[in-house]
Amino acid sequence: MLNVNNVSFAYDTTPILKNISFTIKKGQHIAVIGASGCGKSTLLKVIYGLLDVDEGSLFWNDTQILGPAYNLIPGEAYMKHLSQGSELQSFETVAENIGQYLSNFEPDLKRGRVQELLDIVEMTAFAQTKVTNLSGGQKQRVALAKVLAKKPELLLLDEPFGNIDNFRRSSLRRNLFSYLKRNKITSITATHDKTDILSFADETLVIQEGMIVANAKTQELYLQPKSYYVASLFGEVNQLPLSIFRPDLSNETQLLVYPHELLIDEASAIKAVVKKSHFQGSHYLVEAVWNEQIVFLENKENLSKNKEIGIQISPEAIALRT
Ligand SMILES: Nc1ncnc2c1ncn2[C@@H]1O[C@H](COP(=O)(O)OP(=O)(O)OP(=O)(O)O)[C@@H](O)[C@H]1O
Repeated sequence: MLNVNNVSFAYDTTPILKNISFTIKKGQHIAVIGASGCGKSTLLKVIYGLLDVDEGSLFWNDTQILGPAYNLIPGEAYMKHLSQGSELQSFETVAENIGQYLSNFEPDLKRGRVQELLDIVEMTAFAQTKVTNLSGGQKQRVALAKVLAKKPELLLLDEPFGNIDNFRRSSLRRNLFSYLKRNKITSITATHDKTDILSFADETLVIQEGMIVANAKTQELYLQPKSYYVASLFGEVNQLPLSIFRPDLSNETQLLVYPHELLIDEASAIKAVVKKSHFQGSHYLVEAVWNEQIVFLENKENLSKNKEIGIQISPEAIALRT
């Protein structure tokens, strides 16, 4: 179990992490999300022991995690950290890199393990290629295999699929997280990608300006976001007064509504004017103006500029948010 107790950290005088506390159970997958610069990477570095905290403490089971003031070489064997700049030996092959820290005493065992890791990151075809000849995304996949090689107990992933194309990303993500679940490896993933969050994180921590502003089961967080900031990390979101949909409940409540939860209903008295329809593949994201406010909704067809539409909220969304 990871225990983070009241941790605060500053690189200089500006506080970056403020009173951060949370726990993670063995085998759980946690996503850390938040606006750029909110402190996600810093939090992972603190957990890995790359930085000395100003206040608070961190424990992995009964072992305290200490920074460079106490440990000259950061990172214990039970923990691995993957970041964009993770190191690879450029002039060695992919297989040599992945097997670098594996024991040479049992060559067959080592070969089998390297093969398993090559499969997980879908790099078998490149086993004998020198790392220097790989693309950025391929290097990232090798770095991922390398941190998995010795089965860490705790894996810290900083934007792990950052420069991997969409085509590979989905299968790699599925391979990786099912491998981690099978092997009960705990993971913390700092990410901007809503698919990383929604499909693979058991729980999600939301950071805003160095503070945890939400910590909940991922589905709960998405379906019942506590603030506009939280909802907006999953994509476009509308903030609309409940009273326009339910005049009978004439209170001041503001509803957070995702675009797919708004419906076009010509009978509705809530009229908006289309500004633009953005093609998204399976649908259009329609940008419209209601009461001088931009609202986003989804629609199967392209709607022309200046068309007047009636909008309504889906019954599921109203049930969830009221
Ligand atoms: N080595 C450093 N020295 C001083 N300030 C730093 C250092 N590294 C990061 N910062 C600052 O700390 C803050 C948090 O940075 P961090 O990289 O943790 O954010 P992040 O949430 O991971 O951002 P992003 O999503 O853009 O990667 C930022 O304001 C950043 O400028």
